Amino acid sequence: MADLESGQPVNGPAGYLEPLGSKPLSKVGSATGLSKAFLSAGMPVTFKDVQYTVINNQNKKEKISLLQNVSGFLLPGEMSALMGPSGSGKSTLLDVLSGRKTVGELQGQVAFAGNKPTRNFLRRFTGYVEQFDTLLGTLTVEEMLMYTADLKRPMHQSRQDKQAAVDELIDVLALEPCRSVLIGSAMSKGISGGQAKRVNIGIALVTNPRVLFLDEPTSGLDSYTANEVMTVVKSLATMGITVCATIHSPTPYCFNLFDRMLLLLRGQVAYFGPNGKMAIEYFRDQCPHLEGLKDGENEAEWIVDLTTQADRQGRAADFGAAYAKSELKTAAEAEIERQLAMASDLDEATRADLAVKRETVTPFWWALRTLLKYRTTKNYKSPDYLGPRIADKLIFSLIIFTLFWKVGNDLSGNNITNISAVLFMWVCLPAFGAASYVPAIVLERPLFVRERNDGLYRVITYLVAKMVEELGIALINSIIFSNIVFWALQLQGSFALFWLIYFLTLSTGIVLAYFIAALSPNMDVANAALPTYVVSLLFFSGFLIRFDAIPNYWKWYAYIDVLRYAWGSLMANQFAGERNVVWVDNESVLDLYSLGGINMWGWLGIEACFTTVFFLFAFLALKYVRHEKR
Ligand SMILES: Nc1ncnc2c1ncn2[C@@H]1O[C@H](COP(=O)(O)OP(=O)(O)OP(=O)(O)O)[C@@H](O)[C@H]1O
Repeated sequence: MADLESGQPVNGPAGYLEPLGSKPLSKVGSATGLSKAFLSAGMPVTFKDVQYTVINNQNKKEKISLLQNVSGFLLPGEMSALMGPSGSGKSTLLDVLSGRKTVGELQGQVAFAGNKPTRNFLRRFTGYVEQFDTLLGTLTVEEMLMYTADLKRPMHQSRQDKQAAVDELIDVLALEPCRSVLIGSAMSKGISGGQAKRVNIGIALVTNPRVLFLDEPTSGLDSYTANEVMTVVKSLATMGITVCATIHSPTPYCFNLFDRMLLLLRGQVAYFGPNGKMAIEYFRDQCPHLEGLKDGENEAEWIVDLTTQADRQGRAADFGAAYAKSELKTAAEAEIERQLAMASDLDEATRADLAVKRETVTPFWWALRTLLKYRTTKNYKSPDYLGPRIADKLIFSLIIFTLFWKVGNDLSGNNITNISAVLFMWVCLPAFGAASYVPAIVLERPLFVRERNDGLYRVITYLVAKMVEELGIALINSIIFSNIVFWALQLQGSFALFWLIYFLTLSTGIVLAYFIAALSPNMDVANAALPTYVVSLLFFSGFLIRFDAIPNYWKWYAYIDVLRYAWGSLMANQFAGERNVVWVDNESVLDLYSLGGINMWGWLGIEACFTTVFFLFAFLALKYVRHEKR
């Protein structure tokens, strides 16, 4: 209580902008802050009259206001707390400030160094620690941090420097015991929840942000670890970064690390000003009828308790009104105007950062190399990953091998259906096998969204990395299984075309699966949509019903049926030249299937065009279709 009795004026502007930086940084553990490897200049964040409304998810016809006229600022060198009872709008405000909102209507102003931030600026220069962990389960803690450092630290920084930064983070975040432990997932246990939280904080720190947002950074941590973690975060603020964290029930030590506090009650500001004595005095004045702070009582808990109590009694609006009339508000408004006016008076570095054009630090090729280095090499060693991609092809090849043995060598009339059927199955199976590529997109979405928001890579880089990874396996699969089937069945014509069609159909399956996965909000929808589309293609491929027999009003679908080109090309290969024997009603095999005179290499080219188009669709869907609603 001693610091509450210093005689400083309360409710007034005096000391309003004074950070409480004189507090002891670390009384716990070995975490005494970070070295200059993490130095980055912060910048002020100013928000004025922010109003945020969303469609009420209880009643879609109604709009609900989650933030009302919220104004304030975050300063470089300070750590600010967003506090308030559960549901008061803390995470909403944090998302609004960090530009992470994807739904709702936003009014008012949010400015970084007086300027409206671009999406690229937010991706490049702000860090965000999510409440939920979005990590790569196949990497170890150290690999996860190195992976992020490789993508977000400048490419020219040496490996030793990146390793030193990661080592330092592992040390200060007390992650040494799990440095080489796999992160794991809900289904395969790896590191603990508290360790995952600290890895998430490490990820945000390793990127050297200018402004760092943290959503409930201490939830799930024991009080000792929470204190340690927040001490590290505070050291960043002391080095000049702007830090803002939502915090629910901080320990007294943690609470005292904060320089400034914004307390929300039902989306309204109930207090915005320095943390500490000014806040305590303010609430004591506001709530004279409530029990005051007792000796030794946690100040943060006392403030949250009394405002929650007032909220439950239906007096949230009174707090909002009292703050609106306070000198604190007047002082805040003056400071906000001053900060907004600084837009035209910035140093070169800040100006350049604000105008940044590239959304990532590293170029396409470097990010691609990093994704392949960390993700693909792990996947290629994982039976869980390889199994679904190889097993079906192996099983079906063996069935075809034993069932259709030497079928291709016999061009007698009663065998032609067998040949046509096995070629039809040969192009259908990769299309059905596409289902195994869907989870790679749908289940990984939260991680992809987080990493994209963090500016680690661009959508095209992610998609190309995924494609390269899948095509590597598809290439080997296609070479092995095409060889088994082509020679065992004694199929005729060009082996190169037979293999190319198979490889291309596998590739089309991959991009098609990515496209449908990117469009689908969840696995259920993707699992229903993909087979529906694939089965529709079977009908029009030319085998189940001859092209000539397709009613005119359905013919258009046959023209855009990728399987028709794949199967047609294989048929033309098999029955080329003198092998195009007369079959039924004096018509040759190819004429009967309306494939007479087609150019099999040309049709292969058309299939390649479909692959390209689906790739383009997958890219657009990944880039523009947003499933995250926050
Ligand atoms: N679309 C919506 N329709 C109705 N209510 C919504 C909608 N979106 C958010 N809310 C409500 O808005 C309020 C603010 O949510 P927010 O997550 O910002 O609260 P919070 O203060 O961070 O809470 P906590 O401390 O529990 O995380 C909550 O009561 C939430 O239920």
